Amino acid sequence: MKAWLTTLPKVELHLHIEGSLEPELMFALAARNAVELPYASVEEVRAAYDFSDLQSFLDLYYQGMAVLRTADDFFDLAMDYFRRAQAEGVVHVELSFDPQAHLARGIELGVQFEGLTRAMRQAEREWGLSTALIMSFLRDRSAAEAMEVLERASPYLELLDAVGLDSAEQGNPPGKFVEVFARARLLGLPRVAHAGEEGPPAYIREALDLLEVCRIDHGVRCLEDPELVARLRDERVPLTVCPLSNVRLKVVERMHDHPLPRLLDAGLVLTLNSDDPAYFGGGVLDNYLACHDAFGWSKETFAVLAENAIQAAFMSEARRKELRERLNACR
Ligand code: HPA
Ligand SMILES: [Zn+2]
Repeated sequence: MKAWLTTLPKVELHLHIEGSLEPELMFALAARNAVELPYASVEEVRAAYDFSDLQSFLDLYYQGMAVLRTADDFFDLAMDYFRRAQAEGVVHVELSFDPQAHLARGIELGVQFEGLTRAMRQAEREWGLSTALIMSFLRDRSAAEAMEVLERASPYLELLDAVGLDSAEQGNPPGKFVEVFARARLLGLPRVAHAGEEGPPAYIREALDLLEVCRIDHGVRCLEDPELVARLRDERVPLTVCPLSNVRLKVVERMHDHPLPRLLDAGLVLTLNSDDPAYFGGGVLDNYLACHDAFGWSKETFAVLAENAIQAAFMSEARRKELRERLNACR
């Protein structure tokens, strides 16, 4: 099954590129930029990744990304991930990034965009990997600041495929960003948002009704609201589920308790993703494999999930058709 899951053309829709920073690269960039790390070794970093909830992860996630300073750093970060992803059969990556976390450290938007988009172009040339870029707003910061970032990003809008919403969910409902997302809509940008990871089902409703998102990141808590589940099913709203992330952040206790089988039975449009692979114990393939181990799903079930991701992706129709054909050849 592992060989077959590796060859299956997999599309990743939910990846924080800063969350792909492996400890080895963290140390290399810290040395390059003379940034001091509170760890003596790579092993010590990995040992610190023992999270009790989303916030305990976010604290280390924001600390780790402090080694990113130049366009080359962002380039190396993304290339390091793309290399690993394509080697495990990922054919399209939608990477999100958190500009506010870098602006707060004095790293200009131009630096971030230059490094990331240079890596995206190179990955396409080198491996035929297609990519899309999602600029995420930090929901635990103000809506005014998010609006300012959106305005400052105006020279780079051509490089963006969508905007998103991430960081600490509880107490920061999607409705807080209604004006920012309305502005993004006016600018012609598709919208996605994290909702229903730690937050209640009402946040998923708000993301749909107030932010007019086309996908929900996580969304696993929808099961607490049967009417919402019916709506997500009827409107075919894709959920970008990240099972290993949910275990590591204690959204669920163990893989065997994960609601994925119930979400699948409910007829929802599900996709499997890695979220923050350097922190949560693996990439896209590992997430597929963990589902295989826990739920014993058939090849056809994985093919349906991979097909859902192709359908939900920001990609050209020509690329979608090509990937569908490659997927069907695996069936
Ligand atoms: O899993 C996550 N949830 C919310 N915000 C995030 N930012 C990086 N990863 C995450
Ligand atoms: Zn996420």
